[in-house]
Amino acid sequence: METPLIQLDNVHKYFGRNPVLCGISLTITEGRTTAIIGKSGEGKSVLLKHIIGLLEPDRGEILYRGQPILKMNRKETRDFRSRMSYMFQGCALFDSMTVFENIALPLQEGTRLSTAAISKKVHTRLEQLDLGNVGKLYPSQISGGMMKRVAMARALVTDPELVLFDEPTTGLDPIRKNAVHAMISHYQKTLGFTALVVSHEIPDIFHIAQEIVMIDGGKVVFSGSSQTIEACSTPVVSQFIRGEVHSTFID
Ligand SMILES: Nc1ncnc2c1ncn2[C@@H]1O[C@H](COP(=O)(O)OP(=O)(O)OP(=O)(O)O)[C@@H](O)[C@H]1O
Repeated sequence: METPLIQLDNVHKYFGRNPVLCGISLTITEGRTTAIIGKSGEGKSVLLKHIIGLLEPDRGEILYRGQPILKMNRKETRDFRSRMSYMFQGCALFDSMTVFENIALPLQEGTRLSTAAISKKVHTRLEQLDLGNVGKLYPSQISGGMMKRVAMARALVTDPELVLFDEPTTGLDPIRKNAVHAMISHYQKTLGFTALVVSHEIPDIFHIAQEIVMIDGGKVVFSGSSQTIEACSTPVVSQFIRGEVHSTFID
């Protein structure tokens, strides 16, 4: 059965007089990969920040398993936050820490596990992500592709229920980009987490996400499967996914 993990219900957000989210309603289904697409500056990262709890809506609600997150008590909020993790655009690894220490950090900060238990979990993730022999190195000593894998290992080390990826392939060459997509798809299936990916990689992202949500003008203009978006005839959607430039720009 398809269970809604996260729901946004009529979410509005203004920055000063600038409306960014204008009544966003969407559902993130448990165990699936959902991609959020849309032009630059349309509010995709702002939307992620609402789910993480870094921003609060001016109007509307965000629900986790049917429960409004802003009405949770402190313990419920802590539990909810501990079930999710994120992989940021630039990896956000700490240069002064080794790969091992970077991956261990969420367990040291967010759990009461013993040093031995943390070490075991970190080693498991290092092996799973083919990073077995780089644990002692620093981020500056490894390649960009490896850094992405380290960021992924860190995002997955807490066994999260929901993983948010904000443009995980930015700045990667086509081979590394495919590798990161394959990695997300593989671990989403084998570890069973729910993935939410903000991406500009069209059409590649359609191959790993089962659900696509497109935002334009602060609203959801498409929500459906990756097969249906490619057949969508709504001009704003079809032009965007084909990268068509409006004739006034060509002139
Ligand atoms: N803290 C903030 N204060 C004021 N305005 C903000 C803030 N955060 C985001 N914005 C504005 O909200 C709009 C949406 O920004 P956001 O970063 O969500 O876009 P995006 O769709 O993720 O873009 P991109 O694809 O380029 O990453 C932009 O106009 C941005 O300037």
